[in-house]
Formats: sequence, C-alpha cells, structure tokens
Amino acid sequence: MGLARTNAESRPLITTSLPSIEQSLPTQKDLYYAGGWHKPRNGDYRDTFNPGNGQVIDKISHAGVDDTVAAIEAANKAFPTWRATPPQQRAATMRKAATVLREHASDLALLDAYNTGNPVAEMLADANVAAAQLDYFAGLIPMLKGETIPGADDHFHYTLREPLGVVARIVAFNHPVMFAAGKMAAPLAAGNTVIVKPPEQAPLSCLRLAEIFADVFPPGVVNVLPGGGECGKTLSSHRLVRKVTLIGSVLTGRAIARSAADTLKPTLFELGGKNALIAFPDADMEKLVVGISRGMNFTWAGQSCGSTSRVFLHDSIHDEVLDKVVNYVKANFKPGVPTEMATTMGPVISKAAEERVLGYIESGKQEGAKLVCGGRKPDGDDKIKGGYFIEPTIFSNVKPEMKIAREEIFGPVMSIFKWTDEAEMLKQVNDTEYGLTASIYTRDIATAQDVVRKVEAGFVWVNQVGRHFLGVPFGGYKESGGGREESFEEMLSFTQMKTVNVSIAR
Ligand SMILES: NC(=O)c1ccc[n+]([C@@H]2O[C@H](COP(=O)([O-])OP(=O)(O)OC[C@H]3O[C@@H](n4cnc5c(N)ncnc54)[C@H](O)[C@@H]3O)[C@@H](O)[C@H]2O)c1
Repeated sequence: MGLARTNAESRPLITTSLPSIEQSLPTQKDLYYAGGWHKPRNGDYRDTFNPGNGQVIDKISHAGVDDTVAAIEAANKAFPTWRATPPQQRAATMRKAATVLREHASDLALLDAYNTGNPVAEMLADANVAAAQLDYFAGLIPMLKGETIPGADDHFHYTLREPLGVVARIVAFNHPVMFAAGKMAAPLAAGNTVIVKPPEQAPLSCLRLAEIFADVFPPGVVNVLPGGGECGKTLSSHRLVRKVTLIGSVLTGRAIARSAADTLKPTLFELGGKNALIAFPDADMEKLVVGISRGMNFTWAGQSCGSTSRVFLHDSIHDEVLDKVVNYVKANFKPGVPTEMATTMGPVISKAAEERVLGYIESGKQEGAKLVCGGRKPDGDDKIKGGYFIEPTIFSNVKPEMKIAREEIFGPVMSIFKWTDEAEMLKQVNDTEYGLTASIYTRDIATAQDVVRKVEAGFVWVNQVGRHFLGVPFGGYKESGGGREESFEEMLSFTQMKTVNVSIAR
C-alpha cells in the first residue's frame, strides 16, 4: 500500500547519506495518544527484531484493551476541534507534516530497513511517497463540497460532506512509514481524528513518526498505538471508532469485519493478492522480461500485496522468456544488508515467515513444479548471517491445483504457467478468491482491452507492472479488499453526506 510496492523503476532515485541507527531510533517506546506518551497499563513490552540478522533490537510497548480505549477517547475528544479547524488551516498543518516527514526521511527509512529488512533505498522512496500523500490530500480539502438540488418554488435541498469521527488505521508490516503516514492523510484531510496501529513486527518508524508529528498536530488528532490483535480488535469493535481500515491479510480482514459488525462500522480493506501477469506472443520481449522480474517485488522479498506472482507465458515464447527472466533476476536481486544503500534484496520479516516460505518451496518441489532459480537460503555471506533471507525463487511447470499456485506466499517465490488456449488461461487467471492486480503484455490494443474486461482484478496494468499513481484509485476485487485508496475516492470514504431540505415558503 498501498502506494506500497511501487516497483523500483517507477521511483525517484534518491542519493542521500544516511544517519546512524543510534541517531535514528525513537527515544520513546510507549503509546502515543492525547498528545503524550503513556506506559501500557498492563506493563506489556515485546521484543522487536532486525530481520537482517535475527537480533532483538529493543522492547516496545504493546497496547492492551484499556490503553486502546483511552486512546479512542482521546481521539474522540480531539475530534470537534479538528473538524472545526478551517480547511486552509487543516491543509497547512498537513503540509507541515509532509515537510517534517521529508526532513526526517533518512532516519525513518533507516528504521524501516532495520526493522522490516526492506532495503533502505526503497524505504527512502516510501517516506517520500508518504509525504506526497499528505500534500496530495491537503490539496484536495477544498474539493470536499456539497451540492444544491433544485426543489419546487417553496423549497430547495443541499448536501454537506461531514467527517465521520475517530478513524482507526491498522497497517501491515511491509511499508510501515508509508502506510502509517500516508494512510492517515485522507481521513485527517476530511476532518477525522486518527489512531494508527503500527505492524507488530516493525513499530519503530511509527514511534519516530509520532515523535516528529507531536509538534505538528494538536493533541489527540494523530495517535499511534503499537500493539497486536487485542488492540486491533478493540479498535474494530469500539462504538466511538466510526470507521476501521486494514492493510493486511484476508484472514485479518475477516476478523475485523466480524468485530465491526456489532456497531455496523464501515470498513476499508486493502488485503492480499495472488496476481497474474499475462504475456501474449506479440509482447515486447525486453519490457516483458523486466516486467516479470520486477513485478514480483523481489527487492522486498516478494512481500507485496501487488506482486504478480503468477506469470502466464504463451507456449511460443515460454522458454526464451523464462531463460531471460532467470538471468535478469540473478543479476539484479542479491540478498544483502538492508541498511546499506546498494542492497537490492532484503529478507522476509521473521523466522516464522522464513519457515512458511521455505515450506511453500518444498511443496512446489513435491507437487512437481520445476525449480529454475533459488529455492533456498543464501550461504557464504557473513554480513547477512542470522537474517531471514531466501534467494529469489522461480518455479516453472506450475499447475493450477498446486499449493504454490493457489495461496498467497508473501515471499520471493514466482510461479510460471505455460498456456496455449486463451479461454482456458483466463479461467485459470480468475480461478482464485483474490482479485487485487493484474498485468497484461501485448502490442495489440484490441487483445489488451478484451483481456482488461475479462480479468477479475481491481487494478490492471497494460505493458507495465507494479506502479502506483497518486490520484488513481487502487484496491481489490473479490476477497482482496473493499474500497479504493490513493485517490479522491479514498478521501470521500472518510466522509458522510448530510442532506438538508430548506423551506422557503413565505
Ligand atoms: N492490498 C494492499 O494494499 C496491501 C498492502 C500491503 C500488504 N497487504 C497484505 O497484508 C498481508 C501481510 O501483512 P501482515 O502479515 O502484517 O498482515 P496481518 O493481517 O497479519 O496484519 C495486519 C495488521 O492487522 C493487525 N491484526 C492482526 N489481527 C488482528 C485482529 N484480530 N483485529 C485487528 N487487527 C489485527 C496486525 O497487528 C497488523 O497490524 C498480506 O496478505 C498482504 O497481501 C495488502
């Protein structure tokens, strides 16, 4: 997400000298709400790790139910003043947040690299994307308009766009700063107050963000609660939270939908994907090879909802493309120390994730897919010893019924399918409950438009892959989500419409 996962090519190349980790770490490890730092009431602190070497970094607070309720009440208390803040002043505050975020982009990026394992160069781009989102939604504030509706001689109608109240933003681990800062932008712009729940695995950059935003937003407007399922469940079920959103897995989406049901709370979900890239025989070979290789997001070990992890190659180009993709991937993605600017591929987030992904690789082998690249932990480099690294992995000869073909692996594992019959291929493409993204490579516009219409996905690229564009709706079909982000639609979704009828009878 979110603007997550824009692939490396679409991002500005940023050359920055980095501060030290010690300079970047947050000084606060507690819960941020009501404009202050609070110790968890049950004294719960949990280890947070560096996935690049498997070492514990520190202990971070973990919000319980009481803490979460206190934060919700604080956000609710701040709501009337924030919603009444004149639009231009709200916009100015958000632009100031964007500016301080840019000033701190290096330390935030370094923390994300340290705590998620994603290469720091990409995390720098993430911080800048988040700042751009704050600016973008600040700029849209004047667009929150109602309309007048003609009535009869004795009356007329008009509508008002009003904020909802407290909004909870629960985010995934793969892009903490981009999700935390970027996703607070739309609800704040619309006049809501926000509680961000950082990912359990990587809370450090969000705590730092709370530190640098403390002087920007009035108390209670932005709140940051490190925590896990208990905190998330309380946010999803509390009556004062007027909308709950998730960037995360389908499983968690279902849990949140259930917790939100009792208060009939609206939700916004950006969930998982098992996305298809479809290559026709007439595709531009060079673009296709780069697209397949980069669309898998090996840079952050495939941990991206938008990764095109199922690649459908036409029989006539299959062997040539596969060869070239394997060469490209081997040359461009090498596991390395996440906090170094030159690193092109990071580890997966945790030991548990490493075991899960290696399990998928084993199942691929056992079910008869052909391992053509990677498939194991890298060896021989002491600098990444102890980290949760897995080589970029490619399977060919993948069949639709295999586990690696059906389940979201959320790791650096690509599956290649060979096709000859277009209708059968499209059936396989759509034979999944996921429906986030898809990518189509062909030089024929009619073919592209026909397949665009047939593919069941919320975001479709033609002759490219991975890119996100601010202002362009992003979101999933089927179980990949509900609602659209990164656009005006996202901001409207944090408002409610009031209709007013005025009698002018004399
Ligand atoms: N569509 C998108 O834009 C997008 C972007 C990034 C990641 N994702 C998806 O996220 C998943 C990987 O991230 P993850 O492992 O952090 O996901 P996850 O679902 O395990 O966790 C996401 C968040 O939900 C919280 N959570 C867990 N249980 C909860 C509960 N019962 N109630 C409320 N909150 C709860 C977690 O603490 C975390 O903050 C993948 O499926 C990936 O595709 C989607």
